[in-house]
Amino acid sequence: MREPGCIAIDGPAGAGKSTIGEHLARRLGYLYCDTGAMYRAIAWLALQKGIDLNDGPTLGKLAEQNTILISKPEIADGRQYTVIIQGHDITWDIRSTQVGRAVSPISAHPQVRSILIAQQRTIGLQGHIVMVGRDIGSVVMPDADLKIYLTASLRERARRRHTEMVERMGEHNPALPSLEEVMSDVERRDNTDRKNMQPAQDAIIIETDNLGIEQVLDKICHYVEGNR
Ligand SMILES: Nc1ncnc2c1ncn2[C@@H]1O[C@H](COP(=O)(O)OP(=O)(O)OP(=O)(O)O)[C@@H](O)[C@H]1O
Ligand SMILES: Nc1ccn([C@@H]2O[C@H](COP(=O)(O)O)[C@@H](O)[C@H]2O)c(=O)n1
Repeated sequence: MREPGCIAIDGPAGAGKSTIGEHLARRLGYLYCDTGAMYRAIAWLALQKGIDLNDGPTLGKLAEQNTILISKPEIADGRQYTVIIQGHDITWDIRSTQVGRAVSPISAHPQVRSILIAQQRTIGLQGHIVMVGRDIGSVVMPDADLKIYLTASLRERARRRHTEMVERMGEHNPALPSLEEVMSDVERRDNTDRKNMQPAQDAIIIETDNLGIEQVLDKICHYVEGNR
């Protein structure tokens, strides 16, 4: 009987990767690693330092010279984990609209990707881990034992993200973006991420438009069982 050492969950923004990844890791007693948080941490730092988003070499150096620490949540404020860079707890800052808009162009630079991919591979090789991102099954952990590619229509992914914002910010908050604004942000991100977001050839593709969180989890657990 073989335990999958690494389960890769990839897919576009709002497909449910982090929700499903965290639940799955908890069910299996595995580590959980959200690689998007690493790209977001570099984007946050680049914005702080006013670095040009088109300057791949400088952004690559920024990634190389700054350690991103991702640890257990400790603070009970709804976070999945704590992210620290240069001594700052940026767990919530990396979820801002500004970081959301800067992260895709920054992640598109090969100089940034090569640094973060190497770090992610080191994390993944520890085993007994669920890793979520865009290119885990295709590039970071091509030998992952199970590769899932979660997806849903643009409208459904934007709807989910918008619902989450309404819950967090309140329905009448003037800063709350409209569903259409959320949808164009998600679409812009899809377009920039596309090149680095192809499902691995051996990935199992799960369309989640008509599946709830529990149903998606059950489906994946079925494949995990099949792998044992
Ligand atoms: N199958 C599902 N059905 C309904 N809602 C879902 C489903 N999966 C996730 N959600 C909800 O959709 C929202 C987005 O999910 P999540 O943050 O996990 O997506 P993601 O793929 O990690 O996105 P991103 O790449 O932008 O971080 C969350 O509010 C989550 O609760
Ligand atoms: N493996 C990955 C993970 C993420 N990215 C880039 O980071 C952005 C933010 O990711 P989220 O999962 O937090 O939405 C994403 O839009 C990608 O640009 C990546 O390139 N590879």
